[in-house]
Amino acid sequence: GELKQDDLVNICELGQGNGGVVWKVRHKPTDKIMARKLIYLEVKPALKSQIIRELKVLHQCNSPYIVGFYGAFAVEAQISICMEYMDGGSLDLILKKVMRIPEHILGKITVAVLRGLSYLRERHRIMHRDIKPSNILVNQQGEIKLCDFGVSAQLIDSTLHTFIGTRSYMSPERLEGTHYGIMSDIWSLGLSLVEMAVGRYPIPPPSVQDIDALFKEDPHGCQSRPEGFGCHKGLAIFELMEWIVNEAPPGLAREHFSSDFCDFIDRCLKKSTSERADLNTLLNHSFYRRYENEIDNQDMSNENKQSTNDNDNLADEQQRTRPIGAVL
Ligand SMILES: O=C(NOCCO)c1ccn2cncc2c1Nc1ccc(C2CC2)cc1F
Ligand SMILES: [Mg+2]
Repeated sequence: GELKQDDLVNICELGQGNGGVVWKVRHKPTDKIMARKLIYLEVKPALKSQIIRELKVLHQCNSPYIVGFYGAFAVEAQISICMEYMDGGSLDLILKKVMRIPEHILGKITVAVLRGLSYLRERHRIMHRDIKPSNILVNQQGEIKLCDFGVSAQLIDSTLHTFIGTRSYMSPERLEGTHYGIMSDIWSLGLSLVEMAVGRYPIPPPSVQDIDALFKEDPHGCQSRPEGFGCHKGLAIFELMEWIVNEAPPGLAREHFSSDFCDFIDRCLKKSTSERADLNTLLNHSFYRRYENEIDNQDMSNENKQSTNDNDNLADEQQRTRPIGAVL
């Protein structure tokens, strides 16, 4: 049935994004735990009901790589979007904890994101528009799913002037204001993967010394970052955007990452969309191919887990196939 405010009880706050706050809530009638995102919007009632109507399309968004949707409603100037609670959190928070995410896990993340983008494009004819680590969520079953994609055109329009983040994952063509599309999501994926591989937002690119320092004393990225590394005084947002448009794109240091991964990143971060790899090219890339089967086993084993109630093998099985859980 329809979700309504009085049926939701706040448990704790999960985070504040630009323009939205997310609460962990319990839905009393079903006792279900959900994540409730509240977006403050001062728009005319007609636009608000259009947004709610457009968000209801999310009931048809069913994919292992897309965060589940329970319902949306408006109370005064707040739009509420109730979705699946992902108990592993978002990759930006995981990155803060683990410093760097190992390549084999970035491979699984890549498979999930490319499959999520394909699903959104093939079945709903939409691009994501906001691919970045904080919009890729994981759970303790090791599932990796996308959220905060542009399903409601009116919500996008109504928030264009508000959601300005501190760092930009936007592609050069989007920053230049020219027409952009799915290829812009590919750029954002590439930039997000470099950030997660190296452990910091990759623009301006860290120096060779920074990178060597990172990998020399702690190849597994367990210790704290070298002092000059993490607190690198970032560029102001406009300087950052200028850098993305005018300077060479970032890449990965070949001595620290596989050539497949380096090549995959180079193809995602071509500044010109005509040179950048498209979704289908990436779905055939050796880096994707190397990890696509692993995630399938994981999905199947999760389904098997639902059917078997033998907890022992469940526990140790999850331990083996739960990549992000192991990282947490
Ligand atoms: O939340 C957002 N940006 O985050 C910035 C505010 O923290 C945005 C933006 C534009 N949008 C246009 N339509 C929807 C959204 C949308 N939210 C959203 C989208 C999909 C889901 C799926 C159920 C998983 C959940 C969502 F909350
Ligand atoms: Mg978000």
